[in-house]
Order: sequence, then C-alpha cells, then structure tokens
Amino acid sequence: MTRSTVTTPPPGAVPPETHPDAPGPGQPLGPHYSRCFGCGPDHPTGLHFEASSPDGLTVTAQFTVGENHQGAPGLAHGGVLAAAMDEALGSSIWLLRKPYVTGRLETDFLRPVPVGTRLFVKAWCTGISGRKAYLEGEARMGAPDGPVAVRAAALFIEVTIDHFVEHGDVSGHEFEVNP
Ligand SMILES: CCCCCCCCCCCC(=O)SCCNC(=O)CCNC(=O)[C@H](O)C(C)(C)COP(=O)(O)OP(=O)(O)OC[C@H]1O[C@@H](n2cnc3c(N)ncnc32)[C@H](O)[C@@H]1OP(=O)(O)O
Repeated sequence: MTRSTVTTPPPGAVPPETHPDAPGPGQPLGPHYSRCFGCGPDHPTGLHFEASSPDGLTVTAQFTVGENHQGAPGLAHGGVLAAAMDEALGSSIWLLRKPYVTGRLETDFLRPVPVGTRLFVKAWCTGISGRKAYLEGEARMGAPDGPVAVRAAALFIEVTIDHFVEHGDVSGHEFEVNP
C-alpha cells in the first residue's frame, strides 16, 4: 500500500515484545469492553470480533459484514471497515499489555465488500520507538488467504490509564484499557 513516513518505523525502532500475561497462541483474546463497537458481545450492531493470536505477536480476527454496516446498498461502509482495522491493530498492540490509542490510521480500500462477507483480519506491530508503535494490517474476503479487501497502517501512541479516566466515563464499567 501507499504509506506515509508517519506510519513507517524510523531507524532505531525495536521489535515488539509480547507481555507474559497476554493470551497464549490460539487462545481467544476476548472483548476489552462488552459494549465496544469492534469486540463487544453486548453491542447491538457492532462487529462482534472473534480474535486470537497464533504466535503472540500477530492478531487474527473474523467478523461478518452485516445489514447495519452498509454504506452503498449491499456494500460495507468504508468507515466501518476502517473501524475493523483499528480494532485489529489495537488488539495486536494490546498483546504488549500497555495502553495505546490510535494517533493516525491509513487505509487502502482495494475491493468492494458485499453484505454477508466473512472478513478475515490480520494485524501486527512493525516496531516500537519511544511512545510510538507502528502497525500494519489487512482484511481478506471469505478465507484467510482470500482476496485482500483492505490494507491499513497506523501509528499508535502509548498513554497512561489517566487518559481514559480523564477523557472517558469509566464509572461502573468493566473494561481493559485497549482491545
Ligand atoms: C474506558 C474504555 C477504555 C478502552 C478504550 C479502548 C478503545 C480502543 C479502540 C482502538 C483504538 C482507538 O480507536 S483509540 C481512539 C481513537 N484515538 C484517540 O481518541 C486519540 C486522540 N488523541 C489523543 O488523545 C492525543 O492526540 C494522543 C494521546 C494520541 C497524543 O497526545 P500526547 O500524549 O499529548 O502526545 P503528543 O506529544 O501530542 O504526541 C506524542 C508523539 O506522537 C506524535 N503524534 C501524535 N499524534 C500523531 C499523529 N496523528 N500523527 C503523527 N504523529 C503523531 C507526536 O508528534 C509526538 O511525536 P514526537 O514529538 O515525540 O516525535
């Protein structure tokens, strides 16, 4: 995909290190918040991601594009697909068990995605530099080796828990700080 320097690891970036508390290979990652649009089982129209990590560094996830995810009639909305990429990328950096938020998200939309399509999403970290994490991902149609519909690259920024306490509403909610 066409990439900006903002989402490309700079010289000196180091590889990510999976936290020992992260789920083991093949174990489901589970939702970080029950009402998250990406992974929450209690979100009425969300993506209901089913995610795991085959190797402790990559995240693979699946969801089916539904009626509530349309832009043009019968086709997935690009913003929903971008949200799916954001969720997968955020899930992969949460394997480090440090809180990060999306600073920049770049997406290439390569194919239209009809309603009913099962999307196979994959995301991984390409490097860490200080508070900055560099991530890439892709979504394939119908199978893990199906045609690529979306590619993404992102810069995530490490924050403290205070970010969520100060800006969000964490009262009465059970959540993990990142997907
Ligand atoms: C309760 C439920 C919980 C759980 C909720 C979890 C939900 C997770 C869902 C998936 C993830 C998301 O969508 S998260 C939601 C979407 N994202 C957000 O809401 C983030 C909103 N933005 C921010 O809060 C802020 O801008 C931050 C934290 C990203 C950065 O602010 P900061 O902490 O003051 O840091 P700052 O000095 O500005 O930036 C640090 C370094 O990063 C660079 N940098 C920062 N942003 C960018 C950028 N867009 N493009 C390029 N570079 C950038 C700066 O140049 C700087 O580089 P240098 O000078 O050091 O070289």
